[in-house]
Amino acid sequence: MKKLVRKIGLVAHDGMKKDMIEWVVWNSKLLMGHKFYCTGTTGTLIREALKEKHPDIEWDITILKSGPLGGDQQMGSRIVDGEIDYLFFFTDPMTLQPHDTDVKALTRLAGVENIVFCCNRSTADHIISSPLFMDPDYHRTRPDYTSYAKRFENKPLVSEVVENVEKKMGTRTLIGE
Ligand SMILES: O=C(CO)COP(=O)(O)O
Repeated sequence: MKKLVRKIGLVAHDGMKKDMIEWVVWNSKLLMGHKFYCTGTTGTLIREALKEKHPDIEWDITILKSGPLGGDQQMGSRIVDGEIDYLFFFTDPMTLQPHDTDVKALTRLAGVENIVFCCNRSTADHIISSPLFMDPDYHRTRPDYTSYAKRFENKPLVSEVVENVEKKMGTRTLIGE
């Protein structure tokens, strides 16, 4: 039988890192064998905790840059490249983040790609204990944005603009003439 490997993003704001480590250690048996992408500090702490809990297990963890230093954006880029199917992002609801725009961008892209994602621990508990998490036949639906990407095809926008520019240039007196 084919081994089920889920591609999972793990991120936690500083105020939630303890929660994230606890959650990962608590669920470490369920998480075994899957592939992980983490922002820098979260990932380093998780790797350390998993090594301590299961010294003989090799974990597949890709550690990106720290969130505020571009890690959230790297995670978003992995999502749109189809490399991440689940995102467990423990956000701190009580602390303003200097990289708030990056956080928003990351959660938005999770929605764009219809990945399974949550921003708090109790939802993470429900996702990880869902039968679908372990069901090899469950794959999220990937939205088809082809028509959006092609929305300017077969429209005369470019030729109209070029023609207009040419007309305007034809009537303009150039400096020095
Ligand atoms: O800030 C973060 C997510 O927005 C997390 O980044 P770190 O894991 O590097 O602390």
